[in-house]
Amino acid sequence: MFSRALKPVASVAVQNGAKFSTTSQKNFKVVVAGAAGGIGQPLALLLKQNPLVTRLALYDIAPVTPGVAVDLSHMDTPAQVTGHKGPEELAAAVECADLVVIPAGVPRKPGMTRDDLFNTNASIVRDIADCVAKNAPKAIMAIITNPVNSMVPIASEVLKKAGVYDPAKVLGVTTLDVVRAAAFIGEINGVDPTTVKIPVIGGHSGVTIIPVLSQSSPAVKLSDQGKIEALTKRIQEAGTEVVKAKAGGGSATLSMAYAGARLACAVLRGLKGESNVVECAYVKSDLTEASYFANPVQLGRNGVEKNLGFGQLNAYEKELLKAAIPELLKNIKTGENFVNK
Ligand SMILES: NC(=O)c1ccc[n+]([C@@H]2O[C@H](COP(=O)([O-])OP(=O)(O)OC[C@H]3O[C@@H](n4cnc5c(N)ncnc54)[C@H](O)[C@@H]3O)[C@@H](O)[C@H]2O)c1
Ligand SMILES: O=C(O)C[C@H](O)C(=O)O
Repeated sequence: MFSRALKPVASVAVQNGAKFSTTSQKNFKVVVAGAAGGIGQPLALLLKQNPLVTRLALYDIAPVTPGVAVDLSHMDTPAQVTGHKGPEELAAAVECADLVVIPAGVPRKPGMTRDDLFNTNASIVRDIADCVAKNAPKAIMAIITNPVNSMVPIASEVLKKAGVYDPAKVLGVTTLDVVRAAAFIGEINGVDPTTVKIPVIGGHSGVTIIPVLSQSSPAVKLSDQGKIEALTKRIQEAGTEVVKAKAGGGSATLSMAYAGARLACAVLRGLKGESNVVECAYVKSDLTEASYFANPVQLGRNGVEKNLGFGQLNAYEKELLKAAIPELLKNIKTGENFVNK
């Protein structure tokens, strides 16, 4: 995945006193907030291997955080790793950041919805966003913490209050829905899933997850509408499938780290000036009644450069969209009210 980002332009990074040649055109600082967790640790591991990342700041409230940083710093890749534990070290972690990826917060247990996480996670995301607003107002924020549909409005309202809001720079991470859809279609079609292109639009919970199967390339090899609907349901409920399988041990972490690293890499490739970098993300939007909506966006030097919309939907997908909008409106309002009331 990262090899596509390689450009033979040398720069130099220093780690533990040693000089390393890197192949990236620009040096980027990436912060993982929630770096000691189930997603945070493997995400940091993947980011440490990305040649576009020259500084990797790991922030968490967990005591193990500095140790995770020391552990990763022994990898022979150029990124300099720093560990930051507790709120008093958050400002130093985010200072000069280009990208802050946020998986901080609690995950689901069986029987819970993502909305059940709101009460705990809302203040975590608010406080991190507030610190980013004050210490790295130009950084892009990629929010993994659930419920994503409400967390992106929370971060956006915090940035607005601080007078530094740029809608191009706040993304909800829905990449895992795309990754799952491609994995399942690859299995059905008997093809390499990395060759499957499939937009997943709407948001990131239950009915708001809308896989646009009619736009899959290659076309999904399912002729029967019942099977299309079953596949749609499986993609919508894939997070719950993992939560049930982990039986109280949390939700998706490894596949999420993979998906988060893919999104982070796309953001950095955009910042670097690469053209035609496209991923789905949950962003400020005027495509529907919902003021935030996920669909393919083009990433560039300033974050979201262009919203690519979601093209033609078939009759079934239009029904899915109709069902998603009231839920999205409710989730967005909950997030906005949390900051403003
Ligand atoms: N967007 C997605 O597709 C997606 C996929 C999977 C999980 N998630 C969400 O990601 C979040 C994290 O999941 P996980 O499995 O990594 O959970 P986890 O409990 O394993 O890790 C969460 C980490 O956040 C840290 N944390 C808690 N409060 C913090 C704070 N105030 N500041 C900084 N760090 C703090 C914890 O110490 C912990 O290390 C959950 O909300 C989960 O629902 C989203
Ligand atoms: O399902 C969850 O709670 C975690 C995440 O949103 C997922 O889709 O795996």
